[in-house]
Amino acid sequence: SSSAQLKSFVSKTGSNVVIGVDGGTESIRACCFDAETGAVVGKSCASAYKTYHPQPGWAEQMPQDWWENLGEAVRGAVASISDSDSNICGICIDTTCCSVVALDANKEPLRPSLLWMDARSAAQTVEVMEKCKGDPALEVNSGGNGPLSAEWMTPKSLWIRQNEPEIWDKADTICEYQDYINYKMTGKMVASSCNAAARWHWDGEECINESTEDDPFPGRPTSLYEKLGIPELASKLPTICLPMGSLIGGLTEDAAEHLNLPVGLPVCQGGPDAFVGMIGLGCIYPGQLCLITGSSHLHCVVSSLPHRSAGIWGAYRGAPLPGINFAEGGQSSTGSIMFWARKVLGAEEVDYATLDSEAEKIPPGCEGLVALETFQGSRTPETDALARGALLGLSLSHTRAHIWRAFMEAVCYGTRGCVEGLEKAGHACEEIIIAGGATRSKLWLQMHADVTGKPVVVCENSEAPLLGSAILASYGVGVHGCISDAVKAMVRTKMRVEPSSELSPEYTNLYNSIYSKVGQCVKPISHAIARLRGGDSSYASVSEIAPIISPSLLACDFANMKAEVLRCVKAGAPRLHVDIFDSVALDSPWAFTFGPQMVKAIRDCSPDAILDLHMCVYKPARFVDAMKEAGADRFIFQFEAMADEAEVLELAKRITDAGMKCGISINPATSVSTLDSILASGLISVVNLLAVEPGFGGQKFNTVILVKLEHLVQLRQEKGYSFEIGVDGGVNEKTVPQVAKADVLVAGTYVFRHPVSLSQGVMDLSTAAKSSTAYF
Ligand SMILES: O=C(CO)[C@H](O)[C@H](O)COP(=O)(O)O
Repeated sequence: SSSAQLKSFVSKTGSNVVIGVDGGTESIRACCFDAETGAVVGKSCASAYKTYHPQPGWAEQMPQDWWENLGEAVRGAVASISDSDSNICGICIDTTCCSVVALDANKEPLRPSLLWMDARSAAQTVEVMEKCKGDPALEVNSGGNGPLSAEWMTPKSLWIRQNEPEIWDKADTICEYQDYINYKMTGKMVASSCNAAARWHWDGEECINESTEDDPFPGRPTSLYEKLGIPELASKLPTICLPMGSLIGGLTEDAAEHLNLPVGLPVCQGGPDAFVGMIGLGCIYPGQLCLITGSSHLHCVVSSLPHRSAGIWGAYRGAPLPGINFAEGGQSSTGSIMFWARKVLGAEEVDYATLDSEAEKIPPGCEGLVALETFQGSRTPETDALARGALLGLSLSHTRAHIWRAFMEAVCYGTRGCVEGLEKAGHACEEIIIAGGATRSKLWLQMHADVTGKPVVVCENSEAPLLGSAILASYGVGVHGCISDAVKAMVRTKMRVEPSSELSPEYTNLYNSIYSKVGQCVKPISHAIARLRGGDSSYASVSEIAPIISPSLLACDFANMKAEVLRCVKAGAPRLHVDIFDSVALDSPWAFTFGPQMVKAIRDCSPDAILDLHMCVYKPARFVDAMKEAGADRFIFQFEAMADEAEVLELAKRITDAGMKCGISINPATSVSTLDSILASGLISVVNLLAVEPGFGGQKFNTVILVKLEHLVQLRQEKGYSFEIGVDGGVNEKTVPQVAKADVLVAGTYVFRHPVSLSQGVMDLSTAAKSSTAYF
């Protein structure tokens, strides 16, 4: 059917209706809209499908169910239209994004779909980052720093290839929910450029071009597929890619019967539910940020330029629509915290409005109470799966209302952090268009405006994805000449909340002086707690901890100690490693470094860092009290300098009694099994594996420690020990991937002599470590 034939479904005289469909995680919903005005002209009808969890972390749905449930929802929505003269002229569907399907040559599903939330491909995300480091296609993941999400198309495809080779071989097509359902309606297999740009590593502007002999796969990341050994993926994925709002084709006879709609009815291209929701909120102009609030907050800012940088996902070129780009930020726990707080405050019988009205009487800053909203880790601007929530400044005068308000404020501060992160990356944000649960609280809406300093806009229609689909259909069939005209005609603003001129500066002050500092201060403690609990994070699909990089001051410029310590602080290094050598334990006059006075001086210029002392000295017990007084946090003694096990245990007890953590450092030649009974004592919090002979920096990394590292990791797991493992010496960009399983990496020469800066050195090591662990 030609474009003209398809558009002929639009009546010149009668009232035209479009069907918007939203294929969500739990169910699929359909609703009819006036194609001119966007007014709802019937009921929204939902039909629920099942999700199967065959293994922990896996989530599957049956593509056949999507089709059956689509029929039920659409038939219900159409039957609910009261005006019998209505002329249905088009349909458009959005779906969950990256619910991946493998189809045979007849386009029949070969296996259940790997639902978007399915985390089985976590190991493949690491493989992609490792094998494809530097590939331009990966820049959309935090400027190339990753991590990559197991939700996305590439790791899921790779999982199928590696784990179900027979399915892979039989698969004529790999696609997703969106493409499968459009195929079932039209008989045409086409991808949506929004899904492809945001989740497939495709270039959203290029991929909509027709393939040519010279460029058979325009905008596709063929070099990425080659590096992964799956070049065939380029031809298994749909070879035609259309932007949202394009006409795909008309309903086939079977589809028309199934949906109870006319044969040939135009089907227009949709895309991911969240990003079609952006269109339903009218968020299509650079400078607009769409804030979807629910149990979490998702921030999508429309940008005129596709800047990319660390801590940001995107910007995705040509998405959601050609000519624009968008970048994402996110907070993992927001509405879920308010739900949780109501429960733990014993206020389940009290409605949210009452809790809000109590909180409204409390001044900004909650009279000294501040909370952190990173209960489930931090997504952006800093990705930290081990971040946790906090409530600081509690006093006996604080009430339920203070706590309620503190959590509301914490979520808004977190939003400000994400917005600032996006702005720093070059994505200006002038107004926030908000949807979801937070719009139900007047107080919270105003607080979002006051804390971020941006106007917050609420739209009339709260079903943004459904309306977004209707807008795309309406444009696709030609009722509106362009998407921005359709948006102008079909999206209506309900209210615009301006930041208060009085409260906004007050919040800026609180944000800068308190909130923005709390996260960094609490971070080492949160990490330690997470580690004690096994490093678990409920939003991380596979959570291994990215090691902390601890600069070793042995490599610094001794004549400028203060400036060197401040360089480490500026680099955000949460720890400093101080080598205390007395030229006796290590028999060399040059292995003679610092005493307690220097430790105190270092402490004075880095009050927040954790100070680890590597004590390679004769009779270390003599130094315990002095080093504690000087400000040390960990006292890591050298095992080979001790006379026997009794001395070791006595010293360990003395260190812990003095209020420091006790660590033990071993030479490359010392085997881990000699520590068995010492570790069983429970007194040891840190095991430092020296990868060089102690005494001097700049030596070559000794790979003998790799087996010892494995051994220690296993031992810790088997026996349920909670000590940290450090690797010390010869750590650089090349050796890091081999020791990324450690908790702390001590690096001197590499970071202090880094050609760009110490910060860059720390960042390089951290990135190299993260990309070699299953971090996200
Ligand atoms: O403990 C050490 C030597 O005993 C140093 O901390 C270690 O060598 C780190 O320095 P570099 O990164 O230069 O190898």
